[in-house]
Amino acid sequence: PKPELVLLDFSVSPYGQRCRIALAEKGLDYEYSEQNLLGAKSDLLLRSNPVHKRIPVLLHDGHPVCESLVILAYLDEAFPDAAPALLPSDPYARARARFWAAYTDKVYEAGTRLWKLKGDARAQARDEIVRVLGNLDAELGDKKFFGGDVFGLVDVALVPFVPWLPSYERYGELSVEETAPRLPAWARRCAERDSVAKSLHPPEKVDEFITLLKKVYGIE
Ligand SMILES: N[C@@H](CCC(=O)N[C@@H](CSO)C(=O)NCC(=O)O)C(=O)O
Repeated sequence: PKPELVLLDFSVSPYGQRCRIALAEKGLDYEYSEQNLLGAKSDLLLRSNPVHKRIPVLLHDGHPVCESLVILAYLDEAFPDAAPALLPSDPYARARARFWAAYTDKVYEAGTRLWKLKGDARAQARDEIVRVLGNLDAELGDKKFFGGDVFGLVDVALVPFVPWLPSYERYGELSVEETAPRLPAWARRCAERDSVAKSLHPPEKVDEFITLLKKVYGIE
């Protein structure tokens, strides 16, 4: 029979890894479908996400759900019996989790500008990623996870960007240890979870991918 869940994804994508971590945490079976993003995109991807033409896309009984953070919230709602819930039950706590989960995108957006741009533009990207990491470090504080004692939405949203940080440190001449001293221990706690350990790629592989992208974009 056709699988109930299909994930259109791209192995090294941190956004796709968010979905893989959530599906693994919830013990949900799904068909993984690696997409070609560097060449011609599949009809299935173009049909499933005609607006952004991007992965990840979750197909639930053929119905496409687009945008990684939307997929994470959808999994909570569509599979309420598949514990653990990523979002807390209290409305105000949910609102704060959504705020910080959306904020984590800035790590990748500013980090990408670090290796894509030069000179003053790179310096501005460095200032932004230092500010963003500092804000995330402050939000985490002395908690075990962003949600407190439980591994939740913000943790799932942020942890896929961890293997990209060593590259950002090099391109941005910055130190995560100095900028966000509590994030390394948090990242290690996350990496103890099988869902995270099996979804993330090592920093070396991420750095090789950045080098490949620079070639694709013609950036020396
Ligand atoms: N806000 C979205 C970002 C997805 C994305 O950038 N997907 C990339 C691969 S990962 O960098 C992608 O599909 N790029 C293909 C393209 O832009 O052509 C989300 O959270 O799902």
